[in-house]
Amino acid sequence: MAYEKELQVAQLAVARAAILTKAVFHEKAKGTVSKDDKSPVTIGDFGAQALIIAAIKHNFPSDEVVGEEEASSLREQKDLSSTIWNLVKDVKLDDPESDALLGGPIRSEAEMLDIIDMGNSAGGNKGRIWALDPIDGTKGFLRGGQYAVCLALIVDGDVKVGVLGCPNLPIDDREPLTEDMGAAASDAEGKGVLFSAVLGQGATSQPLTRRGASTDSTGVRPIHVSKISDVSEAVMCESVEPGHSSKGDNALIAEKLGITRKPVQMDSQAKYGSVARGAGDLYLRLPVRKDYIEKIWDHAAGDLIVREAGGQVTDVAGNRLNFGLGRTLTENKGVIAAPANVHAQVLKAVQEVLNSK
Ligand SMILES: Nc1ncnc2c1ncn2[C@@H]1O[C@H](COP(=O)(O)O)[C@@H](O)[C@H]1OP(=O)(O)O
Ligand SMILES: [Mg+2]
Repeated sequence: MAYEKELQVAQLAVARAAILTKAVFHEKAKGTVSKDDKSPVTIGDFGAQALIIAAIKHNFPSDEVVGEEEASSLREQKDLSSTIWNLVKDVKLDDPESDALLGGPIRSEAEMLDIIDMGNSAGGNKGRIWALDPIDGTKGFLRGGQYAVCLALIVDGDVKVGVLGCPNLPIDDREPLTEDMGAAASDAEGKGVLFSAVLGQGATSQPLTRRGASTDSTGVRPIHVSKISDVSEAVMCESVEPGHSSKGDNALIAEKLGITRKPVQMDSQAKYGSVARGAGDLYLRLPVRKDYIEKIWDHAAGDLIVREAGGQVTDVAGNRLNFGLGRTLTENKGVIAAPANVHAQVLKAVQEVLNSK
């Protein structure tokens, strides 16, 4: 199977980084990381980026990485850097064989900073480029709600492998979304899912934890978008943050489509995962600010996972997202993700609402 090793490395790297983010969250809860609201995000973000890039570079040394973070600010904040290092150096998967596949521990704090800076690729439509968002949905992460560790492999501009680790989504694909999905999730059993897709090979979900060589085949399920035929019954997913996606436009589109259910709000690419597994039906992201350009790491994995699960993903003009133009989606505005059979109908409603403004 094509991209088997890439998929395995991406899944394990995301799972290991997710363990770190959870450790940071628990430290925050205990008050031992910092009382400053933002620092848990910084610690989790940089730490997860270091762990994931280390795994990529160990297995595919000449691949490039487009990572959200770079370490220059961290080099000037010695205390923060050493806090991150103290967490990063101890993070392990629960199975040594899988850890070994990722290349074992990073050797020093200095090496960790250098690895973080390897996420500086300019992107583009040539060669093998990984797009990495170590913590997507930082507000959700701080709240104890939805966030995602996101990794995708783009080859010659086309997404080939996508993995999303969603520590606070239910494991069960059939668990319905609730309106308060984006609020604090309990840390109870039954949470934490890993979505994956390889181009042409379909999409899957599996429990995020207890992954390893010995348990590799357990719990992997194919996922599909919902079989909705009457779009008025759709469950729509949207951002929590009003600045990221227009709630007003979404409401008008819902009205046009006859949708009466309240949208489900959650942060991060967990929305793509929820649509891919059929828990939600639609994901709409309509621009609030005309000048905002979406970043490739915020969409690459989710785009492939939804398409491989039987969905279509376009911008508001109906074009596919173009990941081969650099670090940003310069040619696209907004996102519409929906099951293939209703996408055209949703797109039409989106365009009618936008054109009437
Ligand atoms: N004005 C904006 N419009 C759309 N997305 C934005 C905007 N500002 C920030 N974002 C990005 O939205 C993503 C989260 O989306 P969601 O609301 O779906 O959770 C973040 O990666 C964030 O990027 P950044 O991390 O650079 O601020
Ligand atoms: Mg993001």
